[in-house]
Amino acid sequence: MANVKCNPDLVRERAKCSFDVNELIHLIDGGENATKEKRHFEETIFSVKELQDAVPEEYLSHKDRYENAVRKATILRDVCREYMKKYNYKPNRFRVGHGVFKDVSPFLLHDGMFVATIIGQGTPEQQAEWLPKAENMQIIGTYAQTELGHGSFIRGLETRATYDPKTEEFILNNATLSSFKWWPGGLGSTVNHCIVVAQLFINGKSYGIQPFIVQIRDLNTHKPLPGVKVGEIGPKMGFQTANNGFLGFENFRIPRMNMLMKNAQVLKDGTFVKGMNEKLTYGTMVMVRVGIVGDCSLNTSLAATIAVRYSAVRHQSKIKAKEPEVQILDYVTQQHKLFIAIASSHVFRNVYSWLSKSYLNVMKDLAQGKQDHLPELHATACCLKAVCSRDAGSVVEECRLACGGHGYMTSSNLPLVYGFTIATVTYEGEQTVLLLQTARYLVKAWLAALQGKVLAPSVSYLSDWLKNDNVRWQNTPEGIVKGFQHVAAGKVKAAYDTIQKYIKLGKDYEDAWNLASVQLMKASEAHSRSILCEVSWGEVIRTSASPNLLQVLKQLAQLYLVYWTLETSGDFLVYSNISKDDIAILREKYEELLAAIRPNAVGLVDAFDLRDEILHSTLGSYDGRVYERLMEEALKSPLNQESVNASFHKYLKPLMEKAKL
Ligand SMILES: CCCCCCCC/C=C\CCCCCCCCCCCCCCCC(=O)SCCNC(=O)CCNC(=O)[C@H](O)C(C)(C)COP(=O)(O)OP(=O)(O)OC[C@H]1O[C@@H](n2cnc3c(N)ncnc32)[C@H](O)[C@@H]1OP(=O)(O)O
Ligand SMILES: Cc1cc2nc3c(=O)[nH]c(=O)nc-3n(C[C@H](O)[C@H](O)[C@H](O)COP(=O)(O)OP(=O)(O)OC[C@H]3O[C@@H](n4cnc5c(N)ncnc54)[C@H](O)[C@@H]3O)c2cc1C
Repeated sequence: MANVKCNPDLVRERAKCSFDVNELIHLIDGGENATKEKRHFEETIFSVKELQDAVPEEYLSHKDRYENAVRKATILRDVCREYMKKYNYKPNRFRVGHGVFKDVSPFLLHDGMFVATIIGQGTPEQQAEWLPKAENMQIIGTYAQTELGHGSFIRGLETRATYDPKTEEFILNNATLSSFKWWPGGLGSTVNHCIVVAQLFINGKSYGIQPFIVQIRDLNTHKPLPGVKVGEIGPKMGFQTANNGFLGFENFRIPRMNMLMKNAQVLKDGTFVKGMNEKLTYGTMVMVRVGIVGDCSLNTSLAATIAVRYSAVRHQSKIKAKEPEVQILDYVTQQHKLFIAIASSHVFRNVYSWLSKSYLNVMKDLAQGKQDHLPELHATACCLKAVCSRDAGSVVEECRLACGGHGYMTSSNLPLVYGFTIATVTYEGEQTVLLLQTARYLVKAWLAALQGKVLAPSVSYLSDWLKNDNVRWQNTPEGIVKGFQHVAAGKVKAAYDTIQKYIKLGKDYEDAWNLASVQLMKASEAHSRSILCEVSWGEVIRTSASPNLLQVLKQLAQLYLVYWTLETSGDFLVYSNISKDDIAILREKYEELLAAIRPNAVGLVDAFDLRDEILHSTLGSYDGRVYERLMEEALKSPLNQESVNASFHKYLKPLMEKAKL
């Protein structure tokens, strides 16, 4: 990238960077070698001509766009397969996926959930049967859980799997319209298999929801098998190429061994054997929620790179009347909009890495029959997924708005990035629903703290606060982290007290819960913010890096802490010992941090190391040729391929002529 002829503003910005951009790239990637491998892989992918679109996707019809995405998905799969064989390297397909598809792959659910569920929910025999086929793409699958009538409340799913001991088969049925599966990615026209989550019935008795692996299309003709009704759900706000679909069964039979039985089992005679914990059936969702936190980091870095580079190139208005128009990046309001995006991406990455470790530890424990840490993992993954996805959506939109009119252009790629980022707020557990799951855990933890019990590490601050809620405020990063914990503890206590108040007024627990649920949701958000702050600050101070880089990383981490303290200063005034003077000091600190980060802004986004092919943006490319690219892309419009469009003779001219009469 270094030899590209760049916009002079970007050249100047890069020259004033105070740290070594390569050092940060290596740190993010996990080492110099990892960067080399990543770059070699990406170079290979993006030099495949067939993966490059001649016509921008946006001009294609819905059908052509889908077919083009499938074409590219198959080529990408082949190239990756060869690459893995040749270099014995497992590449990150999600990152290049943004470059290849712009939007999302029709195989997203195959990779993200179908294969993962076979691993997480299948017995060793079932894995031996299905996994090699799924990994080689001999079969292509998705995860079909959500129905027209139910997405959040999965105990309410209506698809039935009734066991027939005579034939040792399950009979799948969707008797009502609301029971039809609705949303699964790839289901529309791509997959031939799916994991179907259905209510198990044996001898007329319900045994709750279980996962089944089901072939729905013929492997040769791709026609739906008899008894299967399947199709695509149509255009959406984003995710256009994900090929989301619907599915219903009518007396469709599958062998007994197609129920994934790592947890619960159905024996030949119809005996139901319970698993260690029925919630383990929800395991794939926990894994994906963890992954979404990582995805939020990537999505945020895409938007930040585009908006910061554009803001360095764009000049508009003046700060001083007699001086030239300034780079819009020099407006402190612009820095306020953009630097939190850079900081958030680092925070999400650090927290993802921490959460992944917890996830892997709990998986190891579960393999040995220990489930003590499962509730804590579930609660933590729920609230972090909810808050990170919401933050990422807001940050991406703020970056788009920060690019003014050009941010509204599809060619900026910001509308598309927003489309797939904001979807993470809803899928894999709607945000409020997940926050309330965490609130259940917090309320239990609060009760345990009141009883003097030892709490799990992520909530131990509740006991500390009970012992001493009067800690003096300190304007240091550690002091701020403590402050976030005080806010969270104060909100948990207030929500708990509100439930108790309603119970005393004669409400039953469930109604009292619903009445207090706004407070519960806010308590859960505050808990999440305290984890984001504590973990990210902890990770940064443990980072080993050169003094220059460390200084910049600390500035970003502090910016995140101070930004969110100021954003939620009302909560701090209510629940901590912060004073108005402390807030004034923090405001000053915030302005200092924006000024300190300003010279490094372009270097920081360069360090996300996102190739132009991944960014897909007229505004965000490495060379900063913004206006040239906007014009080049505009000229690709089919309307610019002819000097007069047929509609003139057909409609406009007759209209004008009629007006003359
Ligand atoms: C990732 C691993 C780390 C390793 C590192 C890997 C490296 C990866 C590299 C790069 C990653 C970068 C990016 C990756 C991005 C991943 C992308 C993957 C692509 C995915 C695309 C996805 C598209 C979308 C797919 C979908 O949307 S699928 C459908 C999702 N649906 C939902 O989420 C439904 C939400 N609803 C629910 O989960 C449940 O209904 C409910 C809300 C939890 C309620 O359930 P239920 O009614 O049964 O429970 P309650 O009666 O309310 O009781 C609750 C009690 O149960 C406990 N509980 C609930 N759930 C769980 C659980 N999952 N685990 C444990 N315990 C659970 C709860 O705590 C309650 O306990 P109690 O004691 O209080 O009673
Ligand atoms: C782009 C995209 C891709 C998807 N891909 C898949 C897929 O591949 N496979 C799959 O199975 N599903 C998929 N889904 C479905 C997704 O998982 C669900 O849409 C999601 O879980 C939310 O459920 P819902 O649609 O039923 O929302 P609802 O639950 O109907 O939410 C509507 C409102 O009700 C509120 N609400 C609901 N329950 C409660 C409660 N208990 N307390 C308080 N408020 C509540 C919510 O907060 C929300 O405000 C996808 C969805 C999207 C958008």
